[in-house]
Amino acid sequence: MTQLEELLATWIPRQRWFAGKGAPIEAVRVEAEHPIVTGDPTLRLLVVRVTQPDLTSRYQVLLGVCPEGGLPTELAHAVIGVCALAGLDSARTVYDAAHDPELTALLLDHIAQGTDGSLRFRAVPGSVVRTGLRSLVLSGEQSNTSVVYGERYVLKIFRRLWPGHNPDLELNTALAGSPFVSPPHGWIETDLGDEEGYAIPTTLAMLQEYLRSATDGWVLAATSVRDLYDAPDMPPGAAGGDFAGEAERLGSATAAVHRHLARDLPTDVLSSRALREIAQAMERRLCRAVTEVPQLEPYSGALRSAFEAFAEVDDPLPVQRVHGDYHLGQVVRTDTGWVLLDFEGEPGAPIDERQRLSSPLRDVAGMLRSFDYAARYQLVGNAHEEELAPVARGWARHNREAFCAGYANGGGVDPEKHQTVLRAFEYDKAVYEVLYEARNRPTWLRIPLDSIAALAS
Ligand SMILES: Nc1ncnc2c1ncn2[C@@H]1O[C@H](COP(=O)(O)OP(=O)(O)O)[C@@H](O)[C@H]1O
Ligand SMILES: O=P(O)(O)O[C@H]1O[C@H](CO)[C@@H](O[C@H]2O[C@H](CO)[C@@H](O)[C@H](O)[C@H]2O)[C@H](O)[C@H]1O
Repeated sequence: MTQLEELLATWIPRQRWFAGKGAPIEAVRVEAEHPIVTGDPTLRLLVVRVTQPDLTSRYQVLLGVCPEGGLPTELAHAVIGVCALAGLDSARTVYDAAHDPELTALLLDHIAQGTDGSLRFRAVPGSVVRTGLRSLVLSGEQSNTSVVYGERYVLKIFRRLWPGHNPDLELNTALAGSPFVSPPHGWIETDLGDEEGYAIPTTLAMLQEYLRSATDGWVLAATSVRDLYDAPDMPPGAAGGDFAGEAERLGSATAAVHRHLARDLPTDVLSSRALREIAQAMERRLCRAVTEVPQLEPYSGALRSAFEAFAEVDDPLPVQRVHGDYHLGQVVRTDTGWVLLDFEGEPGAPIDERQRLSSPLRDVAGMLRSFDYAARYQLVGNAHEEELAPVARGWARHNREAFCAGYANGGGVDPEKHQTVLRAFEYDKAVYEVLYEARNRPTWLRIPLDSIAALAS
């Protein structure tokens, strides 16, 4: 490995967006290096291949390079290290350029101009992208890195790269004009080799309108839960900060987006054979999760029965493009209503898998899991856990009903009438969450484990 690759091998595993946590790194290779700006500092876009025992993945790193000691102190937190670089006679400080407003401003310039080369910068036709805006990296638990420009745009830099057009750009473009999404304004792409070596146009980043008046759905729901915990004897609907009205409107917004996607993009109806295959995939995911998180084992029988029941469902299952990783952190409440964000799907899955048609009930299940999370997470480490646990269940049930009613009234199927399908999707998502928490937030592992225990009892 070069000196830079050695540095990346220590820096990448410490990043929130690194998907291979828990396994050692065997090798790091800079697979492609695209110069964006030359001079001091220099901006390069790297595609970095990380090899681990059971996983090879590619990541995007925006690399700032400046003379050793030449980095302003406000960028100290973004430093990757000091190393020799080919073609340069002295050692350089390299850093995560997403944090450098001077360099990220140039990305916006390129998108506005529509630059061509090994990287392609594009503005959405008809969109006039404003430049000269100061940028700031959003802090938060994210799978990617989002840079906000002057509270006007947000540039989402996709960290884990899979060859193909990212569904976030694809679906936001299909939904453009809907009041329930934030309009896309541009993107950056390159060609990335697939397994057979074919060059596939691949989205590297997406520029979208920044919704400055927005409040995160997770924050709103968590506040409502906190209010109820302060008045544990009250029914959820009577306590201050009741979330049910919002949950119902969110259900309707979700149904409207699903209808829009079903109208403008391909749909299908699944055969019973396809249902069996989906159930088998759920079982495989369960097996993998049990191997990594043995605490899941006592519930594997109940989970398996739910997947088997799904495989036996007689009714045809309509499928279409869906959100794919739907939860309260993916929706924001603006002055005018709910807006859905992050149509990327599960960032750990290849693009063709994420583009596969699925039941919209999978998204419904994702959001219902999120209500359960919102209700439970403040129990972790809470001295009054025993007393508050039934309150949490009450909150989740109350808002679940409201969301499902909103979904049905908004033109979606009535989720309550498709219990077998819904339950299997909820279990499958909970199994995914068990792995996600074990790898990323071990102190939260008990949230999905406790809800699996409750669902399975
Ligand atoms: N267009 C936007 N307007 C306002 N806030 C946004 C916007 N896009 C993202 N955010 C904020 O950033 C967070 C993370 O964005 P998201 O697209 O979910 O990224 P990731 O895929 O990295 O999780 C969201 O939960 C939201 O709070
Ligand atoms: O980064 P993404 O938003 O694409 O999604 C990943 O991270 C989420 C956590 O931030 C994770 O969601 C899980 O935790 C949420 C609370 O933080 C909860 O509302 C969700 O229901 C729960 O699944 C998501 O699963 C993961 O893909």
